[in-house]
Amino acid sequence: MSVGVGLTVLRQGLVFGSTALRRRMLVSLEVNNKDRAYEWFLTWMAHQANTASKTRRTNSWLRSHELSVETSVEQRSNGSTSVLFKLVAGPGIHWFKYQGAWMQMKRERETRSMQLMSGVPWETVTLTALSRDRTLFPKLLAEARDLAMRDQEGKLIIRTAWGIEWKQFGLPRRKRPLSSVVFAEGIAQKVEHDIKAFLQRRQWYADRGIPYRRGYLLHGPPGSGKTSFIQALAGSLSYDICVLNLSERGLTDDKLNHLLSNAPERSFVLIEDVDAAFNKRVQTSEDGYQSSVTFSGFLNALDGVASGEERIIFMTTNHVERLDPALIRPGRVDLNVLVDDASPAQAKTLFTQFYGGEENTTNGTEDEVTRLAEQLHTLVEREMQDGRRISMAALQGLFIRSNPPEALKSCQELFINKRT
Ligand SMILES: Nc1ncnc2c1ncn2[C@@H]1O[C@H](COP(=O)(O)OP(=O)(O)OP(=O)(O)O)[C@@H](O)[C@H]1O
Repeated sequence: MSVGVGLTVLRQGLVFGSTALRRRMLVSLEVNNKDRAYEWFLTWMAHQANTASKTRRTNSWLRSHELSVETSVEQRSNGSTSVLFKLVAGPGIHWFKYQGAWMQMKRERETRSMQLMSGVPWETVTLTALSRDRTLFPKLLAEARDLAMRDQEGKLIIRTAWGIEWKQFGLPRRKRPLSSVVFAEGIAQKVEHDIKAFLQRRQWYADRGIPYRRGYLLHGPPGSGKTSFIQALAGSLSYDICVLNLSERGLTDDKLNHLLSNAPERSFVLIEDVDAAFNKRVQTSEDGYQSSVTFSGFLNALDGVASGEERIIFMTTNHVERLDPALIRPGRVDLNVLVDDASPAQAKTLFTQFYGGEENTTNGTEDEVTRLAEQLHTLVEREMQDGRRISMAALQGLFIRSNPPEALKSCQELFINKRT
């Protein structure tokens, strides 16, 4: 009997001891894929493995047998693309060392249930550190976040709607300089000035109980630079862009409302071709599909519930006259600007930006470029008086494939063709 009692005491002692040891020596942290830290952490791990294999360190988790691949397409500055593979820790258990402490990483995927709206399986990563230092996790996560931010520095992130969530679309893109989008005099400055003033007045809005949001409508013919300008402006203010397609299948009033109310911070919501979405208040796509977003639902979503959250919406259209007055009333659209076809001055500036500058020695002398730019100015001016216009996108197309004299000649031919 005493042996039995002794064994029971011993067993309980062991259980108690191991629990106490686990409490004192192990710290655990759970991160699920709803949290932004989840992606950051996996990327951080992939980065660790990369540097470990380069320096031939032995504790790389890459020796583990459960790997996953994440494929992405990167666009280079010359327009070509390359496909990149990133090896990340797959579902299973992995070990690695961080600041001298061993860590266990357990990645689990829930295969039976999916996230309701996006259809992505739930995933969790549980990190267990063999250490009493509770500051290890915050340090690790901060490192992962900084790595992700460094990766995005100087880049523009585009997001699209995935169910009720915003997901990054492609890799971060190089920012486009604002000066590379040439607008008629004063237009770009007007929008830029307005948005900067808005961003400085958060408190002013809060004090008066006015919802802190601003809506912009850029309208004008195709290829005048509306989208390019919005992207360049976002880049210059270090904002991201969330592109919303109102004709998307499965988008309902509720989802739209949720998306607009939950756009990530520091981002513009961009809704292109709003006229196409709500022509005659019913939304129909080319193949006859009728979206379940209603016009009144859209207006409600634009108004949103009164909240202190900042919201900046940009809309574009080629046909402002088709828009319902309810959509463009102040409060929904606060600044309405026309972005037109090329004016003589815009054509000249674009020409000089393309061919001018010391680096463009192959394009003839600076003087010749100036003389040709002046001739282009005169040409566009004369044609404009006769009611013929050319878009900035068309000019860009001509400039990309020719040298300065050829570009001017092609431009003359283009106008001649417009006469017939
Ligand atoms: N004002 C401009 N300055 C410089 N480049 C321009 C300008 N307008 C158009 N472009 C060039 O033309 C192409 C198309 O421009 P963009 O898509 O921004 O036009 P858009 O007005 O948004 O057209 P759409 O109304 O058809 O959507 C881009 O590659 C852009 O570089």
